[in-house]
Amino acid sequence: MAVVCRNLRAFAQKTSSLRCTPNFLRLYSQSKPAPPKLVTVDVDKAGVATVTLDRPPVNSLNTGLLEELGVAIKDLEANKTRGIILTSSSNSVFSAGLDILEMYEPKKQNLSLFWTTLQNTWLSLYRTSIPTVAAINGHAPAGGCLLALSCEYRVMVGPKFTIGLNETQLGIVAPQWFMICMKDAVGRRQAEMALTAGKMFSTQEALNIGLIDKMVSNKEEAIAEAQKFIAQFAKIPPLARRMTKESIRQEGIKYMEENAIDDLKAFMDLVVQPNIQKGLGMYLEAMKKSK
Ligand SMILES: CC/C=C\C/C=C\CCC/C=C/CC(=O)SCCNC(=O)CCNC(=O)[C@H](O)C(C)(C)COP(=O)(O)OP(=O)(O)OC[C@H]1O[C@@H](n2cnc3c(N)ncnc32)[C@H](O)[C@@H]1OP(=O)(O)O
Repeated sequence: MAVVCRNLRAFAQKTSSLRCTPNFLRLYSQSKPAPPKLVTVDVDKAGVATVTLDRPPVNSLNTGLLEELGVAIKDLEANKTRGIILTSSSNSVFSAGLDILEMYEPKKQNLSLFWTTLQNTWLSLYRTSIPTVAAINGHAPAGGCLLALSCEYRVMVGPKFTIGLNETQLGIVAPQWFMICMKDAVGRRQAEMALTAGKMFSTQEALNIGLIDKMVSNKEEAIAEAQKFIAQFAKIPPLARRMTKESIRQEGIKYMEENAIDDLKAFMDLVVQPNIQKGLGMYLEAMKKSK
C-alpha cells in the first residue's frame, strides 16, 4: 500500500489536480478488483467443509482452479477439518473435466505447469486423511469423473446427469491413474468395459455398477447424505482410519509417486502431436456449433 500511495502521490503531484486522499485510494483500488475465486470453502459448525468448484460455465479444470483446489485441501488438513464435501456452484455441471483450452495450442511451460498441478492436486485429494465425499450435482465427464472418483463416497443428483471416463470417445487414452481410480470404485471388469467404450453412465447406471454410492433428487439431499457419511467417522479412531485409507489406496499413491515424471513426459509428447491438436480444435468447434 505504501508503494501504491507513493506512486499515486507522485502522479498526483504531476497532475496537481489529484491528491492521495482516502477517497482517491478507494476509487483506485475499486478499479482493480481481485480476480474471482474459483474454489470456495465453507466450514460448518461440525467442522465439515463444503468445497465448491466455482468456475462458470462448466467448471472446466484449468491450472488456476486446480491450484486453488490443492491449496484448499492443504489448508483444510492443517485446520484438522472433519470432512470435505466436494461440489459445484452450477445447477447442471459438476465439472466438464480438463480445460481443453489448456491443451490446445499450448505454450510448453504452461502445459507442463497444468499437468503437474493436476497430478499434485489429484494426489492431495486422493490421499488426504480427511474423509471426502463428492456431492455430484451435475454432469461429470472425464476429469470431472476423476475428481469424484478420488473421493471416498459419491452421492449424485439424478436421474438426468451423466458421469464417466469418456476419453476413448475423444480418441485419447485415460492415464493409468485415472484407470486405477475407476478400478477402485467398480472393479477391474466393469472398469475395463467402461473405459474401453468411454461410456458415459446415467445416474441410475452409475448406481448399478457402483460408480456412485447413492442417487438423490437434489443438491440439498446430496449434501445431507454426504454429511451423514462423514459423521460416522466421529466414532472411528483417526489414526486407524488414516492408515487404512493410505494402505487401501496404495496402488494409486505409489503409481503417482513413482511415475509422475514419466506421466508428465508422456502427456507433453502426446498433446503436441499434430493429429491430437487437430482433434482438440475440432472438438472445441463442435462444442460451439452444438449450441
Ligand atoms: C482431450 C485431451 C487431449 C490430449 C491429451 C491426451 C491425453 C492425456 C489425457 C487427457 C485426459 C483428459 C481428460 C479430460 O478431462 S478431457 C475433457 C473432456 N471433457 C469433455 O469431453 C466434456 C465436454 N463438455 C461437455 O460435454 C458439456 O460442456 C457438458 C455436458 C459438460 C455441459 O454441457 P452444457 O450444454 O451445459 O455446456 P456447453 O454449451 O457444452 O459448454 C459451455 C461452454 O463451455 C465450454 N466447454 C465445455 N467443456 C469444456 C472443456 N472441457 N474445456 C474447455 N471448455 C469447455 C464449451 O465450449 C462452451 O464454450 P462457449 O461456446 O460458451 O465459448
